[in-house]
Parts: sequence; structure tokens; C-alpha cells
Amino acid sequence: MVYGYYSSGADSEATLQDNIQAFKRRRLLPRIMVDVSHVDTSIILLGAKLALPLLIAPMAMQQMAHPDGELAVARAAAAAGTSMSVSTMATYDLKDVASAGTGSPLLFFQLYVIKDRDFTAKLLRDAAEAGYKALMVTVDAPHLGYRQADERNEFSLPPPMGLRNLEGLQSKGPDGSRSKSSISQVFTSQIDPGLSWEFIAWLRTVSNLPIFVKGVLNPADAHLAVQHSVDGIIVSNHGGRQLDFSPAAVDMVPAIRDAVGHRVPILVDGGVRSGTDIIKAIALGADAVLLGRPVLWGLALEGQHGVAKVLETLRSELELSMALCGAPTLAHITPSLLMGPMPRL
Ligand SMILES: Cc1cc2nc3c(=O)[nH]c(=O)nc-3n(C[C@H](O)[C@H](O)[C@H](O)COP(=O)(O)O)c2cc1C
Ligand SMILES: CCCCCCC(=O)C(=O)O
Repeated sequence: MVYGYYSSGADSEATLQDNIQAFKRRRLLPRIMVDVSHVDTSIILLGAKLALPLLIAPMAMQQMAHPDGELAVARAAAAAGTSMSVSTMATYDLKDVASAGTGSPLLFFQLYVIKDRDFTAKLLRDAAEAGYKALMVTVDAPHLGYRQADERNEFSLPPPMGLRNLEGLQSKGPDGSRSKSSISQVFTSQIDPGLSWEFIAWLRTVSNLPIFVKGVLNPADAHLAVQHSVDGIIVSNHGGRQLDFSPAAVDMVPAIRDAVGHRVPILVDGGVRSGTDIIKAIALGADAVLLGRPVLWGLALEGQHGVAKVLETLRSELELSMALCGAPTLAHITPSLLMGPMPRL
């Protein structure tokens, strides 16, 4: 049941597969005779220096993978000098996760907007007090996508685990959904499907933290996001878990970069699995990437050490591949390193 929840995508999983294929189809065209005796993988994001252009994506309910759950992931992110985004739907209190992540250059709190706006405002106050430095507002999930494995398995969070940051929230009556997955039921009853761009102005009245919107695919929306003064954009199809047959996120990066120029940082996630994937995403116009499921696999195998190994593997792959591309810094990773997608067979 847990593996089904973590691994699955929406409906036929076409987008889930496309996220991986979009990276595999691309080829790198290296430069030679460039001094790569020192390779620098670091990046400045929101004024913070991250050791690598790879952040950990927000993922719900990490205690199902390992008893230390989000605490272990936060410790691994801090030790690797990178950033983690903590889901509203974490199985540890957001304050405890922030403490575990002390030393991380940049902690994000991922916000799912609760229908009860007072409760949402309290979550945001708690996040600021706990030391989170920025928000990721997820905008691609007015409803949870349909995941067949969760329906088949009648998914529910095994007790005594709980959604710690939703404690105190008034439980709602029947949600009207016919889903057999209890998270889908909770989501439908508690998460606000009525967001529009005006929400960003409301958010500014209750939080001073920089705002990244997560789940942008259409360049027109990227343009609107910048018009509404967001601080960053995350190009994402939610790891193929929301709208099936939406495009691979990385395929939309060039058009979104064209739409917003360099006014805000652009991150992308979905299907990043290697150092060369990171190079491809940056060459297409992203500033950095988020990593999802591989973090859960590392966590399930060996807790904090497993996550650390996943991050270290990607860091060393990135460093070696940058050297082999003739790119001693991230600024050297430009579109000229890429050949177009290979034709589909
Ligand atoms: C098990 C799981 C739980 C997730 N939970 C959240 C969440 O709570 N909030 C959110 O914005 N995105 C969530 N996501 C989406 C991720 O943040 C990210 O967009 C996606 O996993 C990236 O794709 P990848 O897994 O192929 O790397 C979740 C993804 C997975 C796999
Ligand atoms: C009520 C818990 C819902 C968690 C949903 C997390 C998520 O975004 C996912 O893709 O799964």
C-alpha cells in the first residue's frame, strides 16, 4: 500500500513515464579543452548558498518510509548543504522538522491551502516562527489526482502516524467523494479548490516569506505568476500524480523561461534521476531542480544515511558530468550543451 502510494502516478501514468523519457531523449554536446580542474556545483537561491542545484521536493507522510521520516530527510539535506521543502501533510510537526534541519541553507514550507483560512494563517505563522525561510504554494492540486493503486489498496495512513500539522483542524463530515482512499477523502474535505490569483495578495497579508508557486506548466500562468509578484516558479506536474497527459515538466522549461525572462528563479521537478538530468534541466533554462521519489527510496532503505547516499550520488554524478561537458560552473551550462530531443522510435 505504501509503495503504491509513493510510486504511483495519476490514471494511466502516461505523464509519470513521460517525465523520465523527456530526460532520456535528450543528448549532451560537450565542450573540450576547458579547464575543469575545479568544478563548482554551488548556487545562490534567495540569497542563500546551496552546495548543489538540487533541492528536496515536498512529499507527504514520510514516516511510512522510515520511523524518522521528515526528521531524517531534513538532517540529510542540512548535512549535504541543500534545501528541503516540508509538506503541510508531514507526519512530524513542522517545528520539529525545522529543528532537525538546522544548518540547512534554505528551508521551504510547502503550503496546501486549508479551507479554514484562520487555520491556514496559523500554519503560516508557525512556519515563520519555526525558521522556514520561504513558502512553496502548491497550485496544481485543487483536487487530488486519481491514483489507481490508492483506490485498489483503500489507502489510509497507518496509525499511530498522523498528519501532525493538521491536528486541531475541525473534522468535516462526508466529503461527497466516492474515493476509497482516505487521503483523497481528507484532501477533498479540507483543501480549498477555490484558489485564484487573488490568493497571493491574501497570502502577503499573513506572511512575509518569499512565495514560490509549485505546479506551473503553462507559460501563460508563469506570466501571471510574475505579474502577481511571486518570488519563484516551480515547473512541475507533481511527479505525474495530478493531470495525466499533462506534458513532462522539463519540456515546458524553455517556454516558461521565455515567458518570464530572468525576473524570478525557475525550478523544475519530475523525473530527475541523475547528474546529467540536472545538467539537461539547467541547459533548458532552469536554475535548479527538485528531487522527489529517490529521496523516499533512500529513506526507506537506510533513513538519514540512505537519503545522504542519494544526495551524494547525484552530487558526484553532477560534478563529473559537468567536468565532462566542459562546464566548470553552473553558469557554463547553457542551451548550446544540448542537442534537441532524439526522435521517438
Ligand atoms: C509520495 C509523494 C508525495 C508527495 N506529496 C506532495 C506534497 O505533499 N506536496 C506537494 O506539493 N507535492 C507533493 N508531491 C510531489 C513532489 O513534490 C514532486 O513534485 C514530485 O515528486 C517530483 O517528481 P519525482 O518524484 O519524479 O522526482 C509528492 C510526490 C510524491 C511521490
Ligand atoms: C490528506 C493527505 C494528502 C496528501 C497529498 C500529498 C500529495 O500531494 C500527493 O501527491 O500525494
